[in-house]
Amino acid sequence: MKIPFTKMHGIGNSYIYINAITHEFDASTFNELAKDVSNVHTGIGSDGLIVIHSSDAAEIGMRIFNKDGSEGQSCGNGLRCAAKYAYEHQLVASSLFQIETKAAIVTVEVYGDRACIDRVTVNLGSPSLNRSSIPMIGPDDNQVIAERFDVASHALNVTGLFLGNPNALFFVEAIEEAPIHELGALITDDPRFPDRVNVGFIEIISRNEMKYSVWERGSGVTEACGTGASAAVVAAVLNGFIDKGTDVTVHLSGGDLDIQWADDDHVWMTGPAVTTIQGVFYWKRQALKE
Ligand SMILES: N[C@@H](CCC[C@H](N)C(=O)O)C(=O)O
Repeated sequence: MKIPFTKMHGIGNSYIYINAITHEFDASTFNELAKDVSNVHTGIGSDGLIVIHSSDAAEIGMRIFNKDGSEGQSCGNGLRCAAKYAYEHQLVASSLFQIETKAAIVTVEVYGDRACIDRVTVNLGSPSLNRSSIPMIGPDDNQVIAERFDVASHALNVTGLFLGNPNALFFVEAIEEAPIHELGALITDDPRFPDRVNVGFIEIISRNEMKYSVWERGSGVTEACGTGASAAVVAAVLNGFIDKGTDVTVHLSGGDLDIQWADDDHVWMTGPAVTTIQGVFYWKRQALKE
């Protein structure tokens, strides 16, 4: 079966995008398709699969599947790329429009002319801060801010929150020393997080600049995670390192994002969106309905 695809990335966080508006897909194949396209040896190579689909609630909808086939609720870097794709392919009329995700309906704005969008802003909405909304198991339903978190032989402090996806955030002195490879897989699958969790490490540089590294739920280490970086800014405010309403530059392995947790409680993220490949994936299974 030949599946038309576009490969795009937001600061190195790459996904294979398929258009379920112009093609009718069998949705039961998406988990397996995500694993197969992501494989760098036998597929295309990516952090997962993003399906752009029609929506009754917004101009378009988007679903995100990780490298291991699991489905996430949102994707910050993917939203910027889906917005670019939708505008350039004339799936939407205006440069300001809404995208439905499993987590929320978010507003996006693309910048540039229709042939070449290079930057996109996403309003991710308000973070959910109570323990049950992460979700995380624990003694109460309070906010989880710098709470003692023992894992392996490490005594860490975790700040937890939901912003499009569940996030567990840890502050470190130097990002190069973050125990991401040692602890990423352990924390993402820790039973205290019943839906699993994205694991982020943050180094504060100043009151408007930070570094952030991530172990993504379902994909492992990636170059960047847009919802995770946005959650990291919220965590930095909750811990008193940054003031709410400040424009923050977040440095990730793949590049920079501009993020603000605004006074109206919405989190705004701006960054690039890039198309790298368009092609046809030859898949062993039937995915398109004929
Ligand atoms: N890379 C994404 C997040 C993708 C989903 C995540 N791994 C999850 O399952 O929660 C981003 O840019 O936000």
